[in-house]
Amino acid sequence: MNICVIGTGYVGLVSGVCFSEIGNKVTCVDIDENKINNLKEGIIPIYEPGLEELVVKNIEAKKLSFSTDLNTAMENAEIIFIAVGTPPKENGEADLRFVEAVATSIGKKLNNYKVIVTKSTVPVGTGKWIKGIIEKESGHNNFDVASNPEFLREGSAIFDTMNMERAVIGVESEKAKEWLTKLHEPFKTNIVISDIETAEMIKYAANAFLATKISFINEIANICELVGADVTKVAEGMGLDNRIGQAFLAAGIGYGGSCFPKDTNALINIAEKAGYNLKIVKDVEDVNKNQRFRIYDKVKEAFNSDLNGKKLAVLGLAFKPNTDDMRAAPSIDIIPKLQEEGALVLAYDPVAMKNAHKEIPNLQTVESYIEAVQDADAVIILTDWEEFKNLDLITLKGVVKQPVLIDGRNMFSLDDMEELGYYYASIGRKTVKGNIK
Ligand SMILES: NC(=O)C1=CN([C@@H]2O[C@H](COP(=O)(O)OP(=O)(O)OC[C@H]3O[C@@H](n4cnc5c(N)ncnc54)[C@H](O)[C@@H]3O)[C@@H](O)[C@H]2O)C=CC1
Ligand SMILES: O=C(O)[C@H]1O[C@H](OP(=O)(O)OP(=O)(O)OC[C@H]2O[C@@H](n3ccc(=O)[nH]c3=O)[C@H](O)[C@@H]2O)[C@H](O)[C@@H](O)[C@@H]1O
Repeated sequence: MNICVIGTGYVGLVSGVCFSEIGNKVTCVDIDENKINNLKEGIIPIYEPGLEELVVKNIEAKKLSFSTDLNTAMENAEIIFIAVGTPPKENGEADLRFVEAVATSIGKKLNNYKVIVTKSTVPVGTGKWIKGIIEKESGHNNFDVASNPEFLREGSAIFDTMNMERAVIGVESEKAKEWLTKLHEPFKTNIVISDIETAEMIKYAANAFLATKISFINEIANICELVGADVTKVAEGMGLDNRIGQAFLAAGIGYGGSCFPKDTNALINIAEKAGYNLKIVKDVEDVNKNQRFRIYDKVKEAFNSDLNGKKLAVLGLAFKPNTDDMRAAPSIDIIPKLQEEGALVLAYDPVAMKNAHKEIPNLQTVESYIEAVQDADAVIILTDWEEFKNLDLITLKGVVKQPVLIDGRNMFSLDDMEELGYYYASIGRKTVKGNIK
């Protein structure tokens, strides 16, 4: 099929390249000229494992192209995907101005039947609203709108798309259902067909539920610390029950990223507008906001509240591993708090440092973890990168000033840390006291 994808962020780019990989002809459109020029050369604006190779392969196979010219890109397309950003407004509501601009542009040009699909995460009712805009601009209704929300995760976006567990297709016509089902057949996945409003709701409900699992286990972690239990074992014991499942029960410093914080707030706003008080999700957000500061409390506790002049090595800045995305990363809030206390923070992240400098004023970074930890009073882990999982703890102990490790991601075993003589504080587990001065 001929596909046009509008917006080349994570979602537009990954879904565009994956649609081309399964045999379609895809044009990805963006208003950012620089981005498009780079993409034409196979230069990828984000760090995402496997993406560059797949983009280059599909450009060479002439199945994938990039353009700033929506009119031409639309001309031969049967299906148009809208994949622009829907950032949060001040009150939590999703800002639909980019979606509105795209719908208006599509409407101005639309002259034959196409299916126009929203891939961006949008409030319930947006599909119908888009339909109204396009009808008004085009002066006809020879098109269908549909919803096909995206469930990929950053850092494993290609895998998640090529191996999707389900495709949700919200439609109001047989033709749109037929075309979108056909498009998804090569993914050999479960297909959930619904009306448009239901599809829009599925996306928010899924993200809010995953966020709930994280805040739930973080609250259990906080109780574990008070009563002397180990949250990693609690999560294992709970998660082996199929009805609960192991996934998303890793306690830590809470969720960040461009979606969970934004989408939970947007859902609260959708509920409010509908006259409903969404109590659970409000608390999920509240718990998450506080959870990141527990790491700050643990650093202070290690030094009897005196961080003045302490050299702290922060390992990991991105909101999760395998991405350079800094949106709503816990490090943005944690590092300035440590600096306010007079600590000298030296940070290292395998790929996110460039973006981190835009988000964290006065951030000092170094090019390797070993430079960061040299003579450090404490090492603080904020992102669970594989590189940190494989840290040689004996070498580390030899280069730091004192063996203090504060771990926001529960990466090491308490027994190992005890044996190596570290002071080791993590989340929802007992603190190994070691013998620091
Ligand atoms: N980032 C992620 O992992 C996921 C994001 N989503 C949702 O997908 C949507 C897109 O997210 P991202 O890809 O992260 O967004 P992004 O903000 O990184 O990228 C959006 C792109 O759209 C372009 N754009 C804006 N206005 C345009 C216009 N009028 N015409 C053409 N291009 C235009 C921008 O230049 C930018 O390149 C959001 O609604 C998000 O909630 C859903 C699942 C996963
Ligand atoms: O709508 C979206 O944008 C996407 O949001 C999330 O994907 P993403 O934000 O890329 O990353 P996740 O792997 O879900 O992690 C989100 C945050 O939760 C944290 N997390 C995750 C799992 C866990 O057990 N504990 C935990 O603290 C991570 O560290 C990270 O900060 C969802 O997992 C995707 O399905 C969805 O498509």
